[in-house]
Amino acid sequence: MTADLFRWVGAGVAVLLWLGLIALTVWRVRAAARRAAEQARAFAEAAGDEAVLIAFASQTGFGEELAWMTARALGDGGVGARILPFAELDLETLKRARRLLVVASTTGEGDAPDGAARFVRQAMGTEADLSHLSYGLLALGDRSYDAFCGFGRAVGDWLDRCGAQTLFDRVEVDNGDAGAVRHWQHQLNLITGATAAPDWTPPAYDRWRLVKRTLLNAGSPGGEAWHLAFEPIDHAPDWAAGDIAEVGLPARDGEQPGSREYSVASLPSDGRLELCIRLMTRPDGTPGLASGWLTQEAQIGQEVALRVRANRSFHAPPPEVPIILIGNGTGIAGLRGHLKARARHDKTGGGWLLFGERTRAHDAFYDEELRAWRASGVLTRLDRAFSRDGGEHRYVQALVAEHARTVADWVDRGAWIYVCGSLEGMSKGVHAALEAALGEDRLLGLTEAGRYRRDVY
Ligand SMILES: Cc1cc2nc3c(=O)[nH]c(=O)nc-3n(C[C@H](O)[C@H](O)[C@H](O)COP(=O)(O)O)c2cc1C
Repeated sequence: MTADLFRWVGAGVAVLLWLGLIALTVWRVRAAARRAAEQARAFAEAAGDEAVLIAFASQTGFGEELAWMTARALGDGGVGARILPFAELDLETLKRARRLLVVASTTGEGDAPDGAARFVRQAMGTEADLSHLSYGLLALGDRSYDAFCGFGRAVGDWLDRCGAQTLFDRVEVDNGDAGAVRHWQHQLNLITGATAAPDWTPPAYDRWRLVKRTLLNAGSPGGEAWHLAFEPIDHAPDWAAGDIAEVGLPARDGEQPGSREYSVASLPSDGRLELCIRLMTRPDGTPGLASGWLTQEAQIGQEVALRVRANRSFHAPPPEVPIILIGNGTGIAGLRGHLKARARHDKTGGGWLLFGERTRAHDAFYDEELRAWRASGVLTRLDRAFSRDGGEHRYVQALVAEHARTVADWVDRGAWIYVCGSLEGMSKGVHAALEAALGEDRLLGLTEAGRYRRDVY
């Protein structure tokens, strides 16, 4: 009897502690949202109804950065601006606005960024009367994809169908093209009456030094995967797990080949910025421009131009939230940053890594580290699928399918899901497996609530 009583009291205390933890988490997330809203309101100061509404949909942070630069350019030119992510945009807000600037990136195969999922479903499924609204559109994309600027164009077409007027022709940016971005700045100048535009591009790179490079998968049947480490030269960088590094490539034959983006695999407290890069080969067998230079040509000790871009849509939840990390190949980079961040807390809500690669013998990237995290409890679960270890080819999505019930349990307990790695080979399969495990509506609900986040390429 007494033992029973103790058990009941113990269970009661555990439940109360758990509820307290959830309340604290919700409070923290709301506090962060409040801070962002306050920052946004600062831009709308004294703007009144004439404020230009800037709405952005960004998957990996470039569009978000341009949206904030747009807000600053308008503010500097004396025009009030209010900035909103698509996740917080609705028809009522559009009906009240008179001037709208949209910055819309495309992801997947012509798809909307995850944060815009609710707007697409709720608003773009209807045809509202927006004939009072004038808008300008900056669509970000990449011509190497079939549906170039697919989402930006869909937003523009929808606004046209709703009767909105265009302030100027759509500006479409191919792979960060500086000329198109300058054209957008020029259009902003016409709104503010300013004559000069500060140079937004090319990005101001910081100076880093390549200090270490190790092959992660010697003997693998797959392409070489390299771990690279860089130290800052004359600056004290700051970034968060989930952020992206833009590496400026050296000029070749007088041509500037631009930059390449990689998920950052370390934290500022490591003192180094670490990347995990696959050596790509072109159809003729020669090494890819950026990956070839970084993994083969650049010398240890050499200076490299690099800057870190905030990728808010892949930032971590508070540590007490359980986290499911899913990825393949060099996608381990973006997930490793999150695990390192969690390892800095005494207590977390638990973490589960599902990872896929080719062979256990050669491709168990960061194996020692992962095992140590599993032993210390940073990882509560670790499941890996190796597709070339004989038998049927099993990829990471098969792990999701196999553990569908447990995935659903974790989500019931409040887990957030993070996916990092290849779009084609992995994220579509993982998405389908998650849909099967949780149901289409539930997964959409998680996307809209920011609990399903992707950094895929
Ligand atoms: C996984 C992935 C899928 C993409 N799909 C498309 C696409 O279908 N059409 C397109 O024009 N651009 C596509 N892009 C290019 C992005 O739109 C472009 O890089 C953009 O600058 C990203 O902006 P963001 O950082 O605001 O998300 C894709 C990029 C990634 C990483």
